[in-house]
Amino acid sequence: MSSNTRVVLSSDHAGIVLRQAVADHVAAQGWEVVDIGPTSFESTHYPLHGAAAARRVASGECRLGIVVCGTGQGIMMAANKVAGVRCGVCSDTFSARMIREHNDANMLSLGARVVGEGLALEIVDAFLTAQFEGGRHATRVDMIEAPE
Ligand SMILES: O=C[C@H](O)[C@H](O)[C@H](O)COP(=O)(O)O
Repeated sequence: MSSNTRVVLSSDHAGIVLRQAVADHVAAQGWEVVDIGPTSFESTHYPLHGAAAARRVASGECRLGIVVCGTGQGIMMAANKVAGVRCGVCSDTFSARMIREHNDANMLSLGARVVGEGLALEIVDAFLTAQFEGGRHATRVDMIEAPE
């Protein structure tokens, strides 16, 4: 594993409770959690929080990121607007493993209104423990980063 063990976490209002459970879970596994909020349950705008987390990953400050909104979709779209970020929404553990092994994803997005906490934490585990396989997948990831 890289010496950078920081994982940035963020969410909108819909994702706060699940984000806090993810934070405890990830910290218990030895990752350094950088939780950038929000902490208030007041309605907020997921693009702000997706982009803020994505910038921490793109800059190299954090190795990986996990973001949460109601469906996981909007905050994923916002994160993917930041150059160098590859974020996938996952509702199953197979996809969570594959987005790292094949797509070299550096961010995971979860839908707090889609998956329960137990499944979400298993998805997080699958994402954090998988490794990029490189080879033919590296060629394809390069194509994502530098499209024709
Ligand atoms: O993709 C967007 C997310 O699911 C948001 O969490 C959701 O749109 C927020 O909805 P509301 O403002 O009704 O809580």
